[in-house]
Amino acid sequence: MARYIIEFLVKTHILKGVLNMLDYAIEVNDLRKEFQVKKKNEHFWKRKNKEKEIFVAVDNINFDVKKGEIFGFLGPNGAGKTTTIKMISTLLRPTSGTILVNGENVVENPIKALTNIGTVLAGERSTYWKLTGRENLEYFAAMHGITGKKAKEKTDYLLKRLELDKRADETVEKYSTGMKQRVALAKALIAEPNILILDEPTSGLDPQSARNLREIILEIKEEGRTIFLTTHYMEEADQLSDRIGIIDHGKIIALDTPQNLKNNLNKTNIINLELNNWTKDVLEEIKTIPAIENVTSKFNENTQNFEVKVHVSNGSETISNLITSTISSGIKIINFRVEEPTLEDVFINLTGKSLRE
Ligand SMILES: Nc1ncnc2c1ncn2[C@@H]1O[C@H](COP(=O)(O)OP(=O)(O)OP(=O)(O)O)[C@@H](O)[C@H]1O
Repeated sequence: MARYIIEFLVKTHILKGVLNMLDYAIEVNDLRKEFQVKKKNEHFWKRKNKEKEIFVAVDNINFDVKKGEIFGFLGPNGAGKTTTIKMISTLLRPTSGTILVNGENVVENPIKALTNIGTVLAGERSTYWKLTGRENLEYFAAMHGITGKKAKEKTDYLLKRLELDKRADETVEKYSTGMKQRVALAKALIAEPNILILDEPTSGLDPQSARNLREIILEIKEEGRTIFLTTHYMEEADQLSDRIGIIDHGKIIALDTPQNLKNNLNKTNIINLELNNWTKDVLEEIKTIPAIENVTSKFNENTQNFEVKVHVSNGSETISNLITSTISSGIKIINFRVEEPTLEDVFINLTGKSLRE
């Protein structure tokens, strides 16, 4: 009998669904978000008043977030990170596709799905600035049905934990950006969600506050919570994430552990040149050298030199061609080094551009 039941569950994919539920905190299948935007004509005066076109912000993406992991969602401005987060946290309705949170479909059962999630959106004024940090937490505790002694205990614990206790009775408007970010995090944690969604949590913070917040994020993971984190800081994604999905123009272009993403670039040498000059002609010439994959450059205001990064796929012969070509163009090489690939290099290799271009 038991055998028949198991066969039935396997055949109907029910078992697979149940097993996925045990493994995955978030499952995103074929997720798409289209926005209607004003039509971009070459000449705006030719545009008829109500002409609209479809802009695809999230283009049929698929990924799973495992329970207990930090999943970094990395991409440049406008790549589709916030749109994805808003769909996962039920703030935006997908155009198509499905999102399951702990096995619950967020469109069909938003309330059930939301009991598992705490969200902190980027730059969001999610707390009341005229209330104190303590009052904010007590208020949001009450919203989740947590009152009395339990609310006080939780509030005290989170204020201390997020180093807000010394200024807990001051209004939030007087807090620094880092403190405001920590109150928003405390608010998201008050109902003890098992999934925390953080949109650009360290954006706008000074390096010390950003470091402190990253440590807190790692502690929250240690408690067994799942964290879905968007960022456009490569080092942050590298340092915090168990796995990283890289999104560009609404599409996932890579998904793996940070180490595997970098290892996949192993055959590529990353050459850093510091040059006293850099011209478009030299760039074009260098690009014609076989096995040169990508060239990016920036001007360093401090040194008044150009920093040129070249991805080379087959080592020494190409490197000597690169040096010869540069020198014969009358450019002086001030510094030369070969680097280990970083996530930034992974991104350049995949897209041909640097993340902040
Ligand atoms: N309501 C909307 N209507 C039209 N276009 C939108 C809307 N919301 C977002 N977009 C567009 O969708 C694209 C993705 O936006 P999204 O905010 O998801 O990017 P992001 O990766 O979070 O970028 P950032 O790091 O700058 O926050 C952008 O081009 C954005 O302009």
